[in-house]
Amino acid sequence: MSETHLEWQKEQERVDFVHSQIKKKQNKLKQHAASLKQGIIGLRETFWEDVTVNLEEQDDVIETQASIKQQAELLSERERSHGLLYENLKKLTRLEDSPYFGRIDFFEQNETASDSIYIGIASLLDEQEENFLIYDWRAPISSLYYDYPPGPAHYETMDGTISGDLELKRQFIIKKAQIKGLFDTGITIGDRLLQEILGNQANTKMKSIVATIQKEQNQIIRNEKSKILVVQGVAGSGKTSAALQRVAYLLYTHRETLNSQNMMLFSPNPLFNSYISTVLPELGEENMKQTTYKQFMESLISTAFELEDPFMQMEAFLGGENQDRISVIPYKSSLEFKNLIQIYLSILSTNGLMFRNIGFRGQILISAEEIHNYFYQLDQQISIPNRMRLTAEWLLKEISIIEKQERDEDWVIEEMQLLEKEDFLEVHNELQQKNRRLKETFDDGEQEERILRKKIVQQHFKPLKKRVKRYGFVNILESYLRLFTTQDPSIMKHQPRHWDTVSKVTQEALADKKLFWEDATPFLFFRDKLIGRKSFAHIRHIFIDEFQDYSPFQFDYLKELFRGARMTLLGDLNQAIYPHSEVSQSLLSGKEGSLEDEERIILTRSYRSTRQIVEFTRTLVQQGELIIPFNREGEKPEIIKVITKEDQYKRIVTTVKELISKGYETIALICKTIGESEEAYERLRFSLDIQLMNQTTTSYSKGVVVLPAYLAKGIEFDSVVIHDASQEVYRHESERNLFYTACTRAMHTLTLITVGDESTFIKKIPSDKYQFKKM
Ligand SMILES: Nc1ncnc2c1ncn2[C@@H]1O[C@H](COP(=O)(O)OP(=O)(O)OP(=O)(O)O)[C@@H](O)[C@H]1O
Repeated sequence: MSETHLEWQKEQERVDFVHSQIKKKQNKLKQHAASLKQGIIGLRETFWEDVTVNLEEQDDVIETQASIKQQAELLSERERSHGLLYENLKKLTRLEDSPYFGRIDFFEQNETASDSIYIGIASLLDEQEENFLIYDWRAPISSLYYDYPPGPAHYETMDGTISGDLELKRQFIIKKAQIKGLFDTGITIGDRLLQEILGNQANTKMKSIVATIQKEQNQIIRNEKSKILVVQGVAGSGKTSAALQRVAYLLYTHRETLNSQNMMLFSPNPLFNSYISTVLPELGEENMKQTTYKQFMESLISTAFELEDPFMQMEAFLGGENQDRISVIPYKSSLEFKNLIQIYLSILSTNGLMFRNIGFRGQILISAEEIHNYFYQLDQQISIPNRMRLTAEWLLKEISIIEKQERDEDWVIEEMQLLEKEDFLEVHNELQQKNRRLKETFDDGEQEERILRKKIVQQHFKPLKKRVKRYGFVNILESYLRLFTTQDPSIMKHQPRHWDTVSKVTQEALADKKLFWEDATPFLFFRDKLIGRKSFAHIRHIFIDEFQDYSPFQFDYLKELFRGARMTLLGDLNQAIYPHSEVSQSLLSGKEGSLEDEERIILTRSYRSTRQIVEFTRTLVQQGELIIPFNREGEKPEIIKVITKEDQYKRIVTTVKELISKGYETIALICKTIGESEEAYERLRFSLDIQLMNQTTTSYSKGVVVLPAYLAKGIEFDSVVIHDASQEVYRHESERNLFYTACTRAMHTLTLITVGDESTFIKKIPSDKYQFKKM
């Protein structure tokens, strides 16, 4: 038997042993869980039998309470144990099929022999609970596996650095407890395994990458130093994957103090949420809170406003509509505008805020002017939100006084006549009980009327008070709009050149309570500065994926809201597709002086696509030569030139059918806009089994989908067909990144159909990077 065979056999014996241990533990736990469950059921059934209930005397009541508490604690303790057992069983089920994926032999300095460390998705102790049969991939020692080739190596622990020599680094593919592959690897973690994994079909759900995390990705996952971690990574470099493994790592490493509710992920669209939803549960962790920036804005903004969807902004941009509006988006997204609002706020601190009258039954109870005067007589050193709070308190007191006076008004009698019999009865009973308790007898009729008057007035004043508590007495919108008309010199000094357009566009939209996407953040920022903001103190880690799509204003706003949280920002400058992109690039590009506590990591290797696809797509962007393809072979991208729309759709049908026959399971027909996608869907739905995806789509299944490029962000497909890559469709420089994003969604094949002349983006690509066909 060769040495390799012998090794293989020895390793299989160990897998068999570990597998038998898992089975044993499972059986033990199942028995234990069954008896615990029985105990819990029994305890629930006999709960009251074991509690001494006596309510005669005060002492007895206290004793009874203590007895119930004790019994409830016993029950909840048992339930907790059952929960833990259940978690453990789930962990064992995850390990059963494939207990580990890696092994390192580490000779620690000052020790006499090396240790073999087996690494898997969770840890497992032997029967005596003494030695680790499997180490969790997140344990400190496991970082050796990801960070070093065989040779000198070290890792960090709570007690300091441990150094030594890495003697062996081995990878396994284990399925159904049988070793299917075994490789000893060098610098990177097994190209062979990665080749195999990346060669697989794309999935509609993202997969975990723990077995093949690369060294540079591990830097992101285990980063503990910086408050803000910025990752600029090329398309397909594993930014999202690394972010999710980072969540799992943090939850494990800080499990005593951190849970999934303390983390929040901002993702690019609702579809993406479902795309990544299985990764963390696969690793035995709960999903963190997930949202899109749009959903988040919606949760903060009053429903009185109609908030535009960012994708509609994108459509307006791509469709070349409302040029005035588009031209001012970069300014509204910038920190200059934020600064202008701040100057305006400092003016409002001394004068100019707009208030609303507080009216009741057609009469003004407290006028806007009175409120204005009250607000501005308060100490100006106190912040605006605090003065608002004091004003609200004052208003509530004033309203209470008026409320009492109102009880004697005639309208109350009129209201009383409209009451139902039940209302009178209720008041009557209430009064009877009260009088019985107080052993008093009064004239019931008079008292009843008093109570009824009080109740009626209370009911009518309730919405008024509620409005005051919600700061409805401040006219936030009018106050904001005044920014666009004020002649205050300190504002005028800071206005940009095209202020007239900014002013006109904003006033028109806001007059209809329409919040354009670019207006949402500035308006919310302004509102917060007047009435205070919601607290997110419990959020300790923020992850922002597709960070390049956030404007400086949006990011600053998030930074203020989540002041206490650490941030992981992941993006790619080449995929910046929004109209504000020109002002959004500084953090990722690192051009602006780096922020305090900020660390930048750059990922240049692309894992998603074949070498041929990366070599094609990287020529589309600046400094594309820095993008390194992972060595996986495939066909060169294909460009098919047709003349008519009829030919275009004929060609799409034959291409897609060919791809299906070759076994590709997820195929995307990517268009530029939703309009183009809808047209394609209508044309194709009788010839192909095809799904249309729009901004409300939250999940998709395998097969053929048609969608606009901006919705394909972050996800991937076996095959991508570009619906129309002609000069007619992709002609503006501002569409280059969108085109690049679309093409980089392909894992295995990329086909570009062009109706007429191909886009100049393609013309500049060397012809040896693709195959060209003319029809
Ligand atoms: N270390 C790895 N091991 C296995 N697969 C990996 C690894 N890194 C990345 N991948 C795979 O590469 C593909 C791209 O990863 P991911 O979507 O995380 O990249 P991204 O940088 O977020 O991409 P984009 O910016 O283009 O959306 C995924 O299929 C992912 O599973």
